[in-house]
Amino acid sequence: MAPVRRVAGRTGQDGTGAAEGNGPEGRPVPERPDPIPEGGQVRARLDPGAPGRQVRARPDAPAEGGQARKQAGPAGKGGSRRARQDPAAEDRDPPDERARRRAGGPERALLVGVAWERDGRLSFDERMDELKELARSAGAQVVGEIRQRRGRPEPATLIGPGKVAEVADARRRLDADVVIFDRDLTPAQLRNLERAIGGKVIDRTQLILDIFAARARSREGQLQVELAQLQYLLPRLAGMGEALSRLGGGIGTRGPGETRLEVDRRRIRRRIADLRRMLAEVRRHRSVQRKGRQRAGIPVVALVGYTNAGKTTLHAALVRRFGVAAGPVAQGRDRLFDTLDPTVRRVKWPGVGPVLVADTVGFIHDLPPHLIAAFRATLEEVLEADLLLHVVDASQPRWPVDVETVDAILDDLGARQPRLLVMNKMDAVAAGVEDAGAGWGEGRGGEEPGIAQPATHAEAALGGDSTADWAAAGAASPVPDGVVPAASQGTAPATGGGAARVGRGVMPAPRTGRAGGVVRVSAWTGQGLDDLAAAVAAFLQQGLRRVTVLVPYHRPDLRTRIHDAGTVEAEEPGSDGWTLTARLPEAEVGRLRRAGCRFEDQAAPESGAVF
Ligand SMILES: Nc1nc2c(ncn2[C@@H]2O[C@H](COP(=O)(O)OP(=O)(O)OP(=O)(O)O)[C@@H](O)[C@H]2O)c(=O)[nH]1
Ligand SMILES: [Mg+2]
Repeated sequence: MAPVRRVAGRTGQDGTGAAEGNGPEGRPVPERPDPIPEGGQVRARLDPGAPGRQVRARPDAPAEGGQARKQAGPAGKGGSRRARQDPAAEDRDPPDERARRRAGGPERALLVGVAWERDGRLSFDERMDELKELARSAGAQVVGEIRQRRGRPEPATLIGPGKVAEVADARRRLDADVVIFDRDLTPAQLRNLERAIGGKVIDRTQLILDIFAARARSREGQLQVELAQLQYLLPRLAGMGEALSRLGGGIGTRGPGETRLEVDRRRIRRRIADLRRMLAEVRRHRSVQRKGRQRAGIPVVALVGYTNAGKTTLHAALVRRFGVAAGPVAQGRDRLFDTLDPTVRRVKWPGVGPVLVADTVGFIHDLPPHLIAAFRATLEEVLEADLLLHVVDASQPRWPVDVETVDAILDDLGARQPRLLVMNKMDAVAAGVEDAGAGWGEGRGGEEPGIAQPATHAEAALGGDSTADWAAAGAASPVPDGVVPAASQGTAPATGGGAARVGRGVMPAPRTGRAGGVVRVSAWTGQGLDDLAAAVAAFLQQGLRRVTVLVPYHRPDLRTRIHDAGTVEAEEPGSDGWTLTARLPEAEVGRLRRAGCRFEDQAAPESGAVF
């Protein structure tokens, strides 16, 4: 068995247990508590006998559904409700924990990671780092971490019995409120572990559901999260036994001979059906909106990508630069799943005209299938876009794995559009990795996957001038500058020469090349945005008609309309009216013709330059 990292008695720099010294009462002293973006408790839990399973109450929910929801999902903001709702919890919890919870302090989380012999493409460190980020994003303070490498899972407890005892001991020593497992737990494992560890245990899916519940702002987002929570809960009801009694809803709710579990299941199924109906309504509404957009011929560009890649920051940068209407733009934040509800903004794209740019929810590896299913309505924005900008955090050495993860999810969703890979955060990419993405899609280069060396923010900071001229220093930069063209979808790109050399290692390229090209940008500094604009324009112009049209002087409205609907390349006043040369959506050309405009030298649609 591989060496196992010991849980130390003190919170280290990175927020995990890392050092020996305990505080005055034998409790660990955090040197630097993890920043808590929104203080609060990790709300997810499935043990119905214990508190904290309620999702945020919504006034519009029907009584029964509300009850099921309260029992079924993560709790609302702040954990004080927990103590109020379950007096038994007060007895179980040590006094200092209760005091902290009442004070609204962050929940203290102990992380448990398990690596199997044959595992996914992320390293153990990467998995655990991501779990730590998830916990932090849920508002918890990570106080320790325990790892185990095993050949296979222990059926009853996932980890071995000795390890369970170690976790139980660490939980007590570190005074952790919650133990978070990196793997999904079966209901039986959850129950056994809670019993053995003596405290709240949740798994990764619950943690992600919890973050989603906290972030959902729109009604649609809330419905989707609740649906995902109930779908997660339903198969876990069996085995929870009498503890679930509160789901039954009390006297008068049970049919003759019906067990409590059956009642619970029935209620949850009914609520799931209700939620599906409501979401179908949302979907219908969206599709009406979409049809309107399609009729108007406005192209849609959707930003997709791994969580925290910088989609929202790039969205804001694009809206700032090309936006037509003033208004608040969401800013990105350094936490996972910051964006839940999609945001669509209209911009005037140079060389194209009006374009709708959509910011979307981020993806993550091992994304719970329920979440994908529940978020289908939201993701339809993605599925119907004309072009996907696949944003990736190029400052992370593991970016190729993230690209593959996102590509696989998009494929599963049935997204068929061309994808332009946008290597973001190039300002934070260290010297020697400026060509990140240059060899993207060429097939695996290194013998060992994932050996690209870290190009961390710290390295970048130390690197001095390392990032200043990355755009200029980039590898093959055909037109437009900084865009690496690739072959058509589903094939390897045309750029030559093996895997990209990155830093001290070989940057492994993702398995397949599904991008329409690669652009390197920094959403922060704005570098590369012009290249991105040109690459997107080159693609979208393929759907535009280049026309020369005569607009009579007595129809200034049509002239304004051409300016609004497309890009005007030239305009000349003549004896009868204005002659405009413009690129316009096909639908707009038809409309103008019907309105009485005269067209000259109608060119065939142009083929794109870089795609
Ligand atoms: N150094 C650097 N940081 C960036 C850049 N773009 C975004 N970030 C930071 O990366 C973090 C995540 O940015 P977001 O825009 O919220 O990322 P996102 O992809 O929208 O994340 P989710 O909504 O959680 O999926 C924030 O702290 C940003 O400030 C960039 O170009 N350079
Ligand atoms: Mg975002």
